[in-house]
Amino acid sequence: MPNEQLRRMDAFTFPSYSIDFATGEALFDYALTGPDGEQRFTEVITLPLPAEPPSDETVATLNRVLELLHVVAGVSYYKAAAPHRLVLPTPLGAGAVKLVTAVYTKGLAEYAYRNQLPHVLELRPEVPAGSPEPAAPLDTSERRPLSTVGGGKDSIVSLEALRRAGFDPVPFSVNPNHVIVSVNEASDLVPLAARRRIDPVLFDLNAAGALNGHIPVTAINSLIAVATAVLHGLGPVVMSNERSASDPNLIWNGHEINHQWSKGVEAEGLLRAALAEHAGLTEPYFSLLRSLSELHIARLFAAIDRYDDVVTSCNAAFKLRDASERWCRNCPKCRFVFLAMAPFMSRERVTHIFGGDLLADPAQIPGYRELLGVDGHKPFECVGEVEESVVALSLLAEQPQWRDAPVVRALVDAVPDTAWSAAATSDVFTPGGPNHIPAPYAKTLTALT
Ligand SMILES: CC(=O)N[C@H]1[C@@H](OP(=O)(O)OP(=O)(O)OC[C@H]2O[C@@H](n3ccc(=O)[nH]c3=O)[C@H](O)[C@@H]2O)O[C@H](CO)[C@@H](O)[C@@H]1O[C@H](C)C(=O)N[C@@H](C)C(=O)N[C@@H](CCC(=O)O)C(=O)O
Ligand SMILES: Nc1ncnc2c1ncn2[C@@H]1O[C@H](COP(=O)(O)OP(=O)(O)OP(=O)(O)O)[C@@H](O)[C@H]1O
Repeated sequence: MPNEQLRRMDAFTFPSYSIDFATGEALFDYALTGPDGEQRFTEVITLPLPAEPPSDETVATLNRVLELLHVVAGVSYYKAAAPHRLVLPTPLGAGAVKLVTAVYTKGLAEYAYRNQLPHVLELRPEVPAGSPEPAAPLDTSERRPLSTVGGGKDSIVSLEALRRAGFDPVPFSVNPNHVIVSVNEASDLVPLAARRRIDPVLFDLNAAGALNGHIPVTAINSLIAVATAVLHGLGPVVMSNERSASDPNLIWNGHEINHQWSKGVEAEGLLRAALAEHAGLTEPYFSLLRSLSELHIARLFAAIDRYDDVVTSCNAAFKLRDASERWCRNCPKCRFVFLAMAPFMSRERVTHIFGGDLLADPAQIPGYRELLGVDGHKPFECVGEVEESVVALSLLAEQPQWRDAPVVRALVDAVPDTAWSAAATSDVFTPGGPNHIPAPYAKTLTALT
């Protein structure tokens, strides 16, 4: 479909969804509609099947989770045209409507900012009249947790903490790539995996110049994880989203623009409330690392060495096409994670993990200046706060193995006095902020220390 026609699309709709319990394959249909006709899409999500066929009770709860997933996963296709109307398929309760509204506005905020589409931030879904049937309550809170694995340090910290605290976690990923497969192998735990196939028509439209940009992928992966937990009779989905994921990158037109919005605590609360209301689930989903800074998580990771040959946090390794083998060593996330791990490891160990020493390479200085708040704003990537970077630098400046590294020397000179003073009184190692960790899991992280 030519781009001019896409730009005239005025509504996004959700024609249908279905699931086949013989294969685990769920089909989610979407349509962009306008005066020139419609553009249809189908996303295919394949859930792993349990050994026994699901009970009627399980199927009923699963369908409720899939109804939410159907609506949330539509963001990928909505963004190809950004029409002014978002027309939901069925009546939803207030909690579910809040979640959907936030996913399409706050979750697409970076996309709206980069494409200069302010109306996206004001989008309000059209909800069919009526109320959904109340969901049958289902309390799975005491069953084995499903712990998501993204291949990076954060999910490894959670997985190991859960295991050492005796929770017997099941690792779970969507479209596990070679990094995730290797992390799961290193864990010696038996994982579950779901498949997600974005409609290839979207890639054709992207290649032809359709609107494109960042989407709240964690909201989608989270609902796929909850659907899998329900289908397998498992307990809470445990995420590894940190405190700083809730902090915006910048403010635009009075709106917070946060690359990591769907990893933040607001999204976590909205998802929990929608799942309780629409699917009847008690304690379906929480982040175990919510109270911790990235630097604190890096310190916990340093105490675990069984994943050193496989751990990879670099997003370039997760591209659908042309993925890097492991760390690309030239992006904000590689720079930040190296800086965060270095104070807590030998120089040999961190260089081994990354396949190179970023603090020995002066070409990294401009990128590090951004992370330290000396230039520009916080990069649109999953990186910690400026304060965390300054604290990490201050720790490195005191260590004989690091203080003469060229990048450390240049950065120590570049950071202003005000930043050093803030770092000196920083609370980056004090857990804090709101979290949704259920009481039985409250002491889990102490198993690592
Ligand atoms: C790996 C990555 O960073 N991808 C972002 C990148 O996409 P790119 O075109 O370079 O490559 P692909 O990921 O292979 O995607 C191809 C196109 O497919 C569309 N698409 C992809 C996934 C999806 O769920 N929906 C989609 O519509 C999209 O049109 C792609 O062009 O740039 C894109 C545009 O800015 C980003 O949307 C891609 O981000 C992925 C969705 C992704 O998985 N990113 C995570 C690594 C990520 O950024 N995670 C954040 C958490 C954000 C959150 O709130 O959940 C983080 O860790 O901070
Ligand atoms: N493919 C995936 N399938 C399921 N969950 C995922 C996937 N990728 C990431 N996640 C989960 O999403 C959350 C955010 O991912 P993120 O990439 O920040 O974490 P990570 O890979 O554990 O660590 P790091 O921040 O070091 O990359 C984590 O809970 C992670 O487990």
